[in-house]
Amino acid sequence: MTVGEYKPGLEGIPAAQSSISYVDGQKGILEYRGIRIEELAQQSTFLETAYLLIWGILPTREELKQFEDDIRYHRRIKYRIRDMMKCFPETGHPMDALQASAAALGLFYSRRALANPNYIREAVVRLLAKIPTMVAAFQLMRKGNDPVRPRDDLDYAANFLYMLHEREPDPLAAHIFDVCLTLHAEHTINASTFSARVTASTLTDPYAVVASAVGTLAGPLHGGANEEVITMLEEIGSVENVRPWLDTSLERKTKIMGFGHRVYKVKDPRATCLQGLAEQLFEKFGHDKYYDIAIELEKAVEEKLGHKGIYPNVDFYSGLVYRKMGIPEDLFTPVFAIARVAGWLAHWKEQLDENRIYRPTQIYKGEHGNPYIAIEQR
Ligand SMILES: CC(=O)SCCNC(=O)CCNC(=O)[C@H](O)C(C)(C)COP(=O)(O)OP(=O)(O)OC[C@H]1O[C@@H](n2cnc3c(N)ncnc32)[C@H](O)[C@@H]1OP(=O)(O)O
Ligand SMILES: O=C([O-])CC(=O)C(=O)O
Repeated sequence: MTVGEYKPGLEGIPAAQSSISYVDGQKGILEYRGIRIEELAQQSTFLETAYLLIWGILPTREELKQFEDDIRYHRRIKYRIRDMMKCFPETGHPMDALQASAAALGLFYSRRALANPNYIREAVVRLLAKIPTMVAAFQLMRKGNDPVRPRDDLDYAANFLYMLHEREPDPLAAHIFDVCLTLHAEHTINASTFSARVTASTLTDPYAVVASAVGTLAGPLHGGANEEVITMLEEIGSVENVRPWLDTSLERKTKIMGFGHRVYKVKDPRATCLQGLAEQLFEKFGHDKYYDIAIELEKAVEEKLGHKGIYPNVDFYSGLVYRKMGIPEDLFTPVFAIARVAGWLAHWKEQLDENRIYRPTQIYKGEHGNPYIAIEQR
């Protein structure tokens, strides 16, 4: 076997063949199953988009209704999962709580039925249904409250906001939240999706697949950046401080959170959509001074780093949207995960369709033939 050239971060190395989504990083184009993201954001819903991603076609009215009904039916979590989550430290990060809870679902469902199409459908429905309930339940339990039961009369997005805030959400906020989920649902072979595919390739269960992907999404270079962006805007503090702050950060070679992307060399199309959604929310619910700082930062980063292709990514404006909806900062990444479960499951299914275990090679840089030194001689 010949060993190819080593590329740190596997840059430019194809790691899968996929028909789920497509990115043109020079033109700023993102498509799910060939449909532009802007069109889906305007015309679809998150669950319809999830169906499209996972099964590869837009559902008929009846198929969509059945899918939505099945998910509504499975929203509740088992009391044993809830009790397990109650034991998590309230100071723990909600992404860690989500990773542990997603993995725990695997304790309850058989992992030996991958060849059965019903098993796949049931796992898809269960994960899409239960992940939001688990995120909301942890949020309430860490405040010392009991989780609220999902409400069958509310749709997917509205029900999540209801479970989180214990009150029915404003219809505009619920609609915008649903659009955010669509925008975050899938993005080719990013780090967490790669992680999902590697895990899937061992033929383990889908709960383990989602748990590994959640763990990967959590890092600040990936989904975790959306939380870091708000911390950064708070640290900058004022529009006047943007340029001095940026100069200092660049001198220190600190990465500016919410900027830069392995694939996009222009502004991420999702960032443009999210910025528009933030403006709609500000119009109805009042302005956020951090938005002015964000706008100024985008301008300043473009001036300094635009030549390197560093522009806002999906994580830059999403936090401002979620903040306006009253979502706590450390839930921004779990909310990203709620959406991305759709993409992970689409890749899980695609991986199973033509599976070969992931097992790349390495270039060994260590020594050979070393003697073992007895402990008393070291
Ligand atoms: C959902 C998502 O995962 S979107 C990404 C979320 N992550 C972030 O927002 C964190 C900040 N961004 C980054 O760290 C990076 O841009 C990543 C991780 C997204 C992409 O990383 P890579 O493709 O490996 O790019 P890499 O880190 O090699 O950067 C290439 C060049 O751009 C610079 N650069 C990249 N991103 C940034 C940034 N955010 N701020 C300042 N400089 C940056 C690097 O310093 C490097 O410069 P150099 O060539 O002069 O050394
Ligand atoms: O594609 C990537 O590397 C990261 C990203 O934007 C995403 O996962 O949405």
